[in-house]
Amino acid sequence: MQVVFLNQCCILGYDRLFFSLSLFISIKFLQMNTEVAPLSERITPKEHSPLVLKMTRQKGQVVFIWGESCCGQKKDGPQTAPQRVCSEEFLAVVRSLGWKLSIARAPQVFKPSPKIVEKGVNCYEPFSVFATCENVRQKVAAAHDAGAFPMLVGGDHCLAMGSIAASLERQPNLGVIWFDAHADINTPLTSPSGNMHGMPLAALMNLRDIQKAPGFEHRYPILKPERVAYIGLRDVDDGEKRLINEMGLSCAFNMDDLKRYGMKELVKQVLKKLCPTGTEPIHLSFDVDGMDPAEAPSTGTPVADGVRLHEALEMIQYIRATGCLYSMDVVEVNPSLGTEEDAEVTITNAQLVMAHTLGYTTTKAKL
Ligand SMILES: NC(=[NH2+])NCCC[C@H](N)C(=O)O
Repeated sequence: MQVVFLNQCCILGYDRLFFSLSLFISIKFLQMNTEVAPLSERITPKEHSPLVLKMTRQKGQVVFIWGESCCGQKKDGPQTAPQRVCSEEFLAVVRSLGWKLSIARAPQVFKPSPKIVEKGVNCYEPFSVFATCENVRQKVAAAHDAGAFPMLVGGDHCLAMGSIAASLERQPNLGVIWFDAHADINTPLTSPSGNMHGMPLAALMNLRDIQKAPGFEHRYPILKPERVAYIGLRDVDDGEKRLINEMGLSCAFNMDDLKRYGMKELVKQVLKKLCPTGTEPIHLSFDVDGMDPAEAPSTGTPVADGVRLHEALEMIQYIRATGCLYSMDVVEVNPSLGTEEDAEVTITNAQLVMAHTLGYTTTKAKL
């Protein structure tokens, strides 16, 4: 099977790149109160490390899969995010980085779910979630089949079931980096909310109790616990803590770890675990609530004291530099929450994360 990794090599006219990026930066980025390098240092020459070149394919195609869903939780709004995140201005930046791009819409499917009568089973809209994730799975699969890099733009985090399932079907050894304030490994028996955006890892690992969710009898290829790493955790439910221990999810870094060791060391540990030979494919599931609410205020379940934007971008650069990124999600932007300014900040930062993944660099990141 052909393996297509995220292309690292940007062969571009730097004048053009500089122009459009500095436009983008000056309009959007500089409005924000974040630690970014001065303009003159933002655009660095492309990296020529042997590792990067080894993994490099032809300059590629990226497909933005619009996961227009909100059914994984109960707040209206995340379904409107893809269109705002993939603004014309943002798409122009992506093109200027040398990518060919296309958009594949994966609209939410509403499917009435059976009433759950079993005591202790808490699960909201499972039929809609499954059908919507199936839509996403097909779109991500089509992007892989076309040799493109699939970037899912959510929508809520339940959609990762679809995107990761599609990547796992092609790469059974896929490693998943779960960047999130939450562990998202609840089952209908442990979930405090019943929201399935808190359950995607349980579904992907096919934990026994996930089958209490109607429609979730095992359907996905299985993600092995040792192929998962967390970064950013700080709001983990008791049932999830138990599951993390039982499943032996040892690569789980919380905010204390980040403060103690720094992002560089955390990513080093994560890559040592998931990508030990420098060739294993990686999926990055980026929930904007992994970032601090100051950086991503418009999100459904914000948690204080999170990862700062510059740390998140540092993480992205290290992951990108492996040349092993195979697919990605950017989820949980909800433009309907907070003020319009909150929505703008959240959208801009999601765009920054995506632009960095696609080769835009602000710093020199070397592990
Ligand atoms: N992807 C997310 N934002 N997840 C939030 C989950 C919150 C909580 N642990 C729950 O299961 O309800």
